[in-house]
Amino acid sequence: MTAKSSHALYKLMYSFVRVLPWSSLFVPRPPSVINGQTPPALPPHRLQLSANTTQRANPRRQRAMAAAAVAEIPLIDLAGNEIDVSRKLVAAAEDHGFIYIRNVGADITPASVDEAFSLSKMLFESPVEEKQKCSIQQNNRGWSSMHSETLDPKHQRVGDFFSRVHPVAIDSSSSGSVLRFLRYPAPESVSHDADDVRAGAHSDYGSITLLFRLKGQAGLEILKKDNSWAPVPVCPPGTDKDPSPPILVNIGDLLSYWTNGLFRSTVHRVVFPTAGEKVAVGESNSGPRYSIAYFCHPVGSARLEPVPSERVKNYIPVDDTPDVNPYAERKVMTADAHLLMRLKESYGTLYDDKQEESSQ
Ligand SMILES: O=C(O)CCC(=O)C(=O)O
Ligand SMILES: [Fe+2]
Repeated sequence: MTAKSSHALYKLMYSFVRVLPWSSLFVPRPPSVINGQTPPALPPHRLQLSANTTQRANPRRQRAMAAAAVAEIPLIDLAGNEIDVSRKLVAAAEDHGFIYIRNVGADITPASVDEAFSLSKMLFESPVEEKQKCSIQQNNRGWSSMHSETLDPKHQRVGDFFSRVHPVAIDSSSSGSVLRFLRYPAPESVSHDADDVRAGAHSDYGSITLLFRLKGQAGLEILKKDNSWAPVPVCPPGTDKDPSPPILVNIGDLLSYWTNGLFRSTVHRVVFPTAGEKVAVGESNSGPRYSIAYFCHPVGSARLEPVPSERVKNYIPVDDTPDVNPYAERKVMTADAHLLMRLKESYGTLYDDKQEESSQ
């Protein structure tokens, strides 16, 4: 990540902080900074995947609903008045858990995004023996082939239909932050069932995720509050003339913990094309699909408990979102413990040794 693009990332985080003053949770800082007060017990984390998970995540049941209108995710321009922008960001995090950040090329240039996609294609196209030399390790860095990750292990028949690279050269030594290059092979080139999805229904494990996609490439869907799936266009209205598609930011599990569920860690997935299924205008589901995600994590020892904020304290969920986080026990966890728990769910045996090591 260049200095300019990391500046843009911090600017985005700072905008959140204007409304909920807990900047220390976003950036890797020692836990003492965030634990100045006696921590309240961790109230149940309200993750959207938990309600009637079978109905929500089972692709067979969801196909009929997938032709719904596109997701109405707010588009925010960070260049606006700071207080105003912050309010909009918080409202979007609360209502949708997903936010489009307009990218007019000032901080993260179109050339740098293009360069990252070219690098990604070059990596995936290199001989398999080369990629195997840097296979994924327990530090969550390296390359992994298709089907090696299973984002929704309870419902998927086989692992996800993407391969991925987590480059090592990213500023993440003190946290779980990771840059991910993804490649989904062309649907016509892989044998799959009508029920299969390219990436299983899941919420993200970190604090926020920045997603970069390519114009015209459909596939991403989010689970809306009404329990139906909606496609997420790469270029929503109002961005057609921008030099780059907007950056899609989504709230991860940790921000949901820290806000006691005020911010939604929204479930999403990537689908195969289905006959008669609608995609956004100008988008197609055929051919290989590439995306780049930056998963932002705090320092590993950060505690996952609600931040001292009146707004968070006073928050009462209005919908029927259930109280159970399927991934967490009812105790205060650290960011590292949470990440390991989620990685173990997705990768099966890769983390078995770590479990044994830590129990000795
Ligand atoms: O490829 C995409 O559009 C989404 C990827 C994703 O959700 C993830 O890697 O967590
Ligand atoms: Fe994701």
